[in-house]
Amino acid sequence: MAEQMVIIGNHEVQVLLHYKDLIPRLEVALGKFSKRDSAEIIQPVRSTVPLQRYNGFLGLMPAYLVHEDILCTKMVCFYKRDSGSTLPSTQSTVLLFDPEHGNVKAVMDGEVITAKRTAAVSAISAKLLMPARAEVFTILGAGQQALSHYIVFTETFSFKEVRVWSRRRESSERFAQAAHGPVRVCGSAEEAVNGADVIVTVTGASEPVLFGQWVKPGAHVAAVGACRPDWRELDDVLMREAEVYVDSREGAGAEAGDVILSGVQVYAELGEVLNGTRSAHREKTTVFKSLGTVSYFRHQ
Ligand SMILES: NC(=O)C1=CN([C@@H]2O[C@H](COP(=O)(O)OP(=O)(O)OC[C@H]3O[C@@H](n4cnc5c(N)ncnc54)[C@H](O)[C@@H]3O)[C@@H](O)[C@H]2O)C=CC1
Ligand SMILES: O=C(O)C1=NCCCC1
Repeated sequence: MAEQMVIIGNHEVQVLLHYKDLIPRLEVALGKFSKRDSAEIIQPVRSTVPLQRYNGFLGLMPAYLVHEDILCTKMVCFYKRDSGSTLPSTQSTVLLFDPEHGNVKAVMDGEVITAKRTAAVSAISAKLLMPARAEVFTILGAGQQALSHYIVFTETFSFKEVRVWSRRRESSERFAQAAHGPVRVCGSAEEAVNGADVIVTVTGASEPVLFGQWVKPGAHVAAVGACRPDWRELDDVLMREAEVYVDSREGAGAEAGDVILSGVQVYAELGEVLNGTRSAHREKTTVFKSLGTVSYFRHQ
């Protein structure tokens, strides 16, 4: 008889999911993914259903880890929200299946999973690609991802200064209060980025908010928003000056406006760097374009 299905809510995920476990697991998963061995991982590019009436999309993200026998699907709705909207911009659920019988074993709230997984992968990109003595960390955007990125980056690295900019100053100030650590609230994106060694873009923008002429040579940028082929967070100057890393080459070719519209070549997947088949050039200006592919994890 099939096991009873369990429902794992947000609070429980928050208690169970820790960056110290998540980061090494995601490094292994990214490496396996980049081997493109269907005997190890099957994870097609996400299918996306437009929700035109609501300015949003439903993304379906199935994955099967063959050896671990983990079959799961994340379903994520994400929206372009007007400034001042109080509706959530991302909502997701993760289903875990019994791969043999096909029944659902667990339904998990995806909010914390999405916040932590995405930030953990950006932290992996920074570990591999940020300059050797990174002192200034800037976050553009002040929402949910901004907070999870703040937490994992300040836990993992030692910065001398953390800065935030958002299109609404009140959001940046709210963020700075929630951050439980010193954060400089900046009046413009340019001010926030000036001299920064590590920059995370976590905005809902569909036009560039980060411009190459502002970015210090050798800085590392983790670009997390703009997950549609016609959306941008970064301008062409930055994309062309930087060496570009992604989570999935196929995903970037299908969904990353910053890659597609700038016409740049992707240099490597993070998994290729982790596997040692491509080098990490931390002395160069680097961009990691995140789209959110690998979403599986077994709690021990
Ligand atoms: N790459 C990935 O794996 C993932 C990407 N995302 C994307 O990351 C971005 C941030 O997500 P959340 O923090 O959950 O969203 P959120 O709605 O909580 O925060 C978005 C922030 O961006 C700002 N913003 C919105 N439009 C802007 C614009 N035109 N210019 C400048 N700032 C703008 C908002 O004021 C807010 O501070 C979204 O684009 C979301 O789709 C979210 C989850 C995973
Ligand atoms: O959870 C993910 O993965 C997402 N990717 C793209 C935009 C929203 C969420």
